[in-house]
Amino acid sequence: MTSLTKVPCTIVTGFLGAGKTTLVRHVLENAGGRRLAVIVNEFGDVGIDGEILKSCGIESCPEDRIVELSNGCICCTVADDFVPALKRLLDHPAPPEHIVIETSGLALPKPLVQAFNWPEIASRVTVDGVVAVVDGAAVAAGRFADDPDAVSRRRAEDVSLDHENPLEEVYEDQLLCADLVVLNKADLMSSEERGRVISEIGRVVSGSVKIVEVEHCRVSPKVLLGLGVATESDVANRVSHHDNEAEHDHDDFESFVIDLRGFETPQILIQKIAEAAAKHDILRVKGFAEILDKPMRLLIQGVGSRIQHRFDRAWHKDEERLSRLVVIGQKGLDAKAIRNLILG
Ligand SMILES: Nc1nc2c(ncn2[C@@H]2O[C@H](COP(=O)(O)OP(=O)(O)OP(=O)(O)O)[C@@H](O)[C@H]2O)c(=O)[nH]1
Repeated sequence: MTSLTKVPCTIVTGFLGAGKTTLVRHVLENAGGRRLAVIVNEFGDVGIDGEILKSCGIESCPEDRIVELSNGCICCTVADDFVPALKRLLDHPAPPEHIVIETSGLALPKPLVQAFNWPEIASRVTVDGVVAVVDGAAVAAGRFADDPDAVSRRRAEDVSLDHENPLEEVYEDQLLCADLVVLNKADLMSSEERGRVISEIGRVVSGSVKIVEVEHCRVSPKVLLGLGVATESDVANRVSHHDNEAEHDHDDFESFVIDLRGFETPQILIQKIAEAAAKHDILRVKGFAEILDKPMRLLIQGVGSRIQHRFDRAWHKDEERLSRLVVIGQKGLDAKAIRNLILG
């Protein structure tokens, strides 16, 4: 049971581009007057998600209650970054009634849940629940398992969970820690794919974990918040691929930043990014770009080979028109070739 004196915290996990920021934004927009705060963490040095959340100017969550932690994955910087950030929010004169924590797409939720047992914060906060967002289209396309049947056959024979596919291990660790699964991007799946993906997820999570299927993470905060699980007291039961590692260092993945020049049209830039995504194994691209003669900044979002863009807000008068992209992939990504392709 959640103690009445503890501030409930919802941990939002999910692989790169699954829809975590979309979900947090939806929660903020539908908070129903509840005083919320957000801690948002990203892999890579540039905070795009915090910018996206701040740019929506939601009254229930002013900018000073959106805290960005972009100094590495939250699961590895718990002591240095996460705990102090949490304490600052709790010490605010009007402390939040509920805190939503968006972890990076490569973060493992378990170390974060464990941190809630630290004496420094244990009496003040509790994990209301871990919500795992799943990119249904990516699972259906087999991004996390080349052959899901072979993996489940192997698991039936060997409970150690090891399959040495870093993408799959991170994805599964996130599911294995979940109290609720949001199966997102329903619009990009056929009904046959939906059935297949739901049964694949069902093979990983325990039977008591509900799977909610949605588009654009449109799921009511009434469903997401108030689960009251106190996950930190159940952490021993959340199996992880990384249980036997002293430190998890994300060595399998890397990211780099491309500083862009202004482009004449969005299409010129998007085409180059699409070309780079088709030629290289890019997992995620995101950033903002200046389009010459346009007062608005262009938001670019790429997940695998699917690239989306929109003008999200006007550049502020006194703002430097920073135009750059963050590119994330598995180790070995050819940064030079990708940079040349996009800037060429
Ligand atoms: N077609 C479709 N696109 C979606 C849906 N949900 C989110 N997206 C898009 O997917 C992209 C990634 O969404 P985000 O919410 O930024 O994903 P994220 O999990 O926060 O990404 P990272 O923080 O980089 O791991 C964006 O371009 C979204 O607009 C959906 O249900 N359908």
